Amino acid sequence: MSPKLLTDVYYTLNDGKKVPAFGLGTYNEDESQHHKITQAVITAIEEGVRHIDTAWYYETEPYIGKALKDVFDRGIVKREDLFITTKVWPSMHDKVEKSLDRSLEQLGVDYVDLFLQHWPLCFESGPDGYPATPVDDAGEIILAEKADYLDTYRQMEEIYHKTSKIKSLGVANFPVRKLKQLLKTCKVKPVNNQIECHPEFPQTELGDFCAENDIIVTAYSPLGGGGNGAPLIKNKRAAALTEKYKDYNINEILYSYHIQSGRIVIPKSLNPKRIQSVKKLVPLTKEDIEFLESGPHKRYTDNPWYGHVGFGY
Ligand SMILES: NC(=O)C1=CN([C@@H]2O[C@H](COP(=O)(O)OP(=O)(O)OC[C@H]3O[C@@H](n4cnc5c(N)ncnc54)[C@H](O)[C@@H]3O)[C@@H](O)[C@H]2O)C=CC1
Ligand SMILES: O=C1O[C@H](CO)[C@@H](O)[C@@H]1O
Repeated sequence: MSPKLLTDVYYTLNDGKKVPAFGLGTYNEDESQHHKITQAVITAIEEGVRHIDTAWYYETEPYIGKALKDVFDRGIVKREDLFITTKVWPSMHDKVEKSLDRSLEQLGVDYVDLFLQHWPLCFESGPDGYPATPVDDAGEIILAEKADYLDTYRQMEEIYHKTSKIKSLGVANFPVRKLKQLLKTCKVKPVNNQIECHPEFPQTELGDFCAENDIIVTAYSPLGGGGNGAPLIKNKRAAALTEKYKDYNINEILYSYHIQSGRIVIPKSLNPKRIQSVKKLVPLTKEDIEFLESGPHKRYTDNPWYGHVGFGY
């Protein structure tokens, strides 16, 4: 019997829509590499990946749009076969539809499957949302002091109700306290919270809160982040499991860890050979998952606005 694939697994969101558990991330801080995203997305879709994660902030949407045009023109997939996520950045907190419209235009699609509020924050910025990360002379992020992050979600709800541009709504980087505030005020419950998550930062408390509220977690930076040198690739426990599961590679172990725990996972790769080599869902046991999580825990990602998020609540 052939092994189950990472791309075989789908979940049902709290609004009844289906989401593929395995997606391709497309954030790359090195702009000179952005052109490689087109081939990465084409290869991923040819290999069966049906979920693509992007954001207004990433500036990668035009390259994804080129890939989508290619796979649609060649009849590899239809729009409805794909699950496309994009996000609204805090510098666009008061221009949500403008943000979404740019994403749709650059992606070359009429709707996104999932629209996320990227952070529970609002940045003070110019009319087009630039600078995207406004900082003062001391390097401190400039917040839009009078703005309320809950208003961003309200605008998302309005677009969701009045147009056909969004299938599902969600958030990213929301700690428990911010989620509780949102759940008190929202009319459309978020289906998803996208957060840093991997065996060295399992975020169990936040994950449990999301599960209690029927919000699926998406694990971002599942290798600890490309900009950080993908530290999870050197994780000793994951390496030990490649000895136990000899037919599987370490990427498959680290991505299956999420899918076997009920999370979506969206690793990034620009390397077509690697995309082709990461296929199989590892039949990890509960004990394997506990073993993976048993080491010291730390958050790998960092940004100038992290002090304002309220992580830890
Ligand atoms: N909502 C949010 O705030 C955030 C969302 N994301 C999303 O999550 C996606 C994935 O996270 P990332 O931070 O991009 O990184 P990641 O943790 O997926 O690591 C990707 C990097 O790992 C390297 N890699 C993969 N396999 C390797 C191997 N076997 N040996 C050595 N290196 C290997 C690749 O070169 C790549 O640059 C992003 O692209 C983005 O779509 C990421 C960060 C924040
Ligand atoms: O999605 C995102 O990616 C970058 C890098 O981690 C981060 O700033 C943003 O939330």
